[in-house]
Amino acid sequence: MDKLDFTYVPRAGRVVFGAGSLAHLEREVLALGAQRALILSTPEQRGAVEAVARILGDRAVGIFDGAVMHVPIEVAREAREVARRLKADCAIAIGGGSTVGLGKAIALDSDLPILAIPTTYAGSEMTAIYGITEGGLKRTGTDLRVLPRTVIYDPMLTLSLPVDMSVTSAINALAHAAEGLYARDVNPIAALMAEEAIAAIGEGLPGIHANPQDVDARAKVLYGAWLAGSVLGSVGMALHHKLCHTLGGSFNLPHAATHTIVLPHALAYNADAAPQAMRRIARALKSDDAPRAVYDLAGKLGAPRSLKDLGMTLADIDKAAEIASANPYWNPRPIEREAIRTLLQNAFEGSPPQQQGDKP
Ligand SMILES: NC(=O)C1=CN([C@@H]2O[C@H](COP(=O)(O)OP(=O)(O)OC[C@H]3O[C@@H](n4cnc5c(N)ncnc54)[C@H](O)[C@@H]3O)[C@@H](O)[C@H]2O)C=CC1
Ligand SMILES: O=C(O)/C=C\C(=O)CC(=O)O
Repeated sequence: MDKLDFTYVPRAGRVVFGAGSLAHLEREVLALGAQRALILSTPEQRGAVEAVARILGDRAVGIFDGAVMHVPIEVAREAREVARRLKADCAIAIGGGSTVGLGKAIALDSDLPILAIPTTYAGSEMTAIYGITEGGLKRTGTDLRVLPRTVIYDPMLTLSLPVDMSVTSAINALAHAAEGLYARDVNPIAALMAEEAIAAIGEGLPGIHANPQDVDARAKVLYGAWLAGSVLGSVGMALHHKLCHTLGGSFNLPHAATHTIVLPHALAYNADAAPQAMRRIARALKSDDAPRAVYDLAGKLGAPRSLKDLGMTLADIDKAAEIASANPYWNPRPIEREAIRTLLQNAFEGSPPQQQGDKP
């Protein structure tokens, strides 16, 4: 065990977990002291969300279905205005990280309590981190006002998430846990949750891949996503998240798929500097090589492996290396511009992760 020397700040809302737990929605809205809920969704999930609105009857005062990836400020402003006009006293975000992110943008401006009902594995519902995009730039920040007060995790709502998105979304969650293990401010509770998260995701994902309607496998991965989101919410992000934010924000690459491709390479970059974290990641994935275990898990489940398959061009690599090295997040290994370029080149090609001592 590492030297015990840490600060631990619990940051959590109320969590209701279980297949069928959506049935408790009205009880949970009332527990917030709310009577007028505005429901948020993406346009694609409007149909599913209307069914949820019916559970609440008159307590659902409207549906705003404009959530899109990375929370454009114009959409946030429109949703805030709808919430004000309808005199909403809570917002219910049903969907993935984009919808939860829209809820956070409303809460940031209004203190409206958020009840989140995640339908992907992104984990945003457990963090006080928000992101808003303005003039082509994504600004992220942390504010406790945006942390959802209540989260209902119902695995039944994830059955419709296509397998390819389920795989990449769960590896987005796995990335929160993996980087949490070597965060500067990691603590024993976060580390326990991180290792358990990685194990649950590693065990559950093959079941979803084999049968997307397997409720037990869905529940296991959602449980892992809850823990992983809690880790992201309680410790700092490092190189991997910085690279993904650069690639998503400046090159418009899809969020979860980018996480899936970059993670093995970011772990390999940090392997020598964070041996204890690597041992825990490997142990959770029943392997002896953490970067390789993540690379193989993604490959076995048919996930994309190369950034060029997501539309990145060779010419983008230098620019991405430049941006990612300019204002780095804290990282266990110092950020070396040439080594970051090599990491990105490997992720671009989809080659296996290369550790410091490996021959190219
Ligand atoms: N602030 C934070 O702590 C975090 C924020 N994020 C943010 O979340 C966003 C990405 O969120 P994701 O969940 O990856 O994707 P998403 O929320 O954009 O959803 C992707 C697509 O899947 C659809 N979808 C969601 N659940 C579905 C289901 N069960 N069945 C069928 N379709 C479904 C959505 O309608 C959407 O069209 C990014 O903007 C990212 O930055 C992600 C993780 C943590
Ligand atoms: O953009 C945000 O909302 C902030 C954090 C994340 O997206 C976390 C992640 O990279 O999955």
